[in-house]
Amino acid sequence: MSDTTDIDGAVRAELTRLRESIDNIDAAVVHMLAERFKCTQQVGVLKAKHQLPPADPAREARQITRLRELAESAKLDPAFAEKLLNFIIAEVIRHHETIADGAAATGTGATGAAASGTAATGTAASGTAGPAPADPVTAPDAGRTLR
Ligand SMILES: C=C(O[C@@H]1C=C(C(=O)O)C=C[C@H]1O)C(=O)O
Repeated sequence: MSDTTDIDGAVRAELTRLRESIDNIDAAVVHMLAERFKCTQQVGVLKAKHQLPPADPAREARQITRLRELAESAKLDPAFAEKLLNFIIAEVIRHHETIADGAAATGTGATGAAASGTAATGTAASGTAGPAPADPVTAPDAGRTLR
């Protein structure tokens, strides 16, 4: 009997083990992002109520400096960490603009689903909550994308 079958089986088992961990990590990332968007959605409501601008570049600069340092110490490419944060922040700012537009249109400040802080992931109609994701190529803020 050749060893090939055994080796293939061992490789397959190792691949499966690693992929199970990857799947767990991906699930954790999704849950963490969902929690982050719940918070940022509430920030958007607060900003709309008090006529504060959707974006805060000074805050972003501090976050990027901090995240780059964390990435370095974790042996993650800091440039990748920065690109990822910029990508997420661009989406948050789009949400904030949508909330502010809604508040301006009604003249009542942020209300309804947006005010509940639960709409970060889609609309009632789409079942996916929140504004559709920006096209990373054509969006005006494409400089914030992963490219
Ligand atoms: C969430 C905020 O709004 C924007 C989004 C940020 C983020 O996603 O971390 C950071 C700064 C702002 O441009 C904020 O001002 O704190």
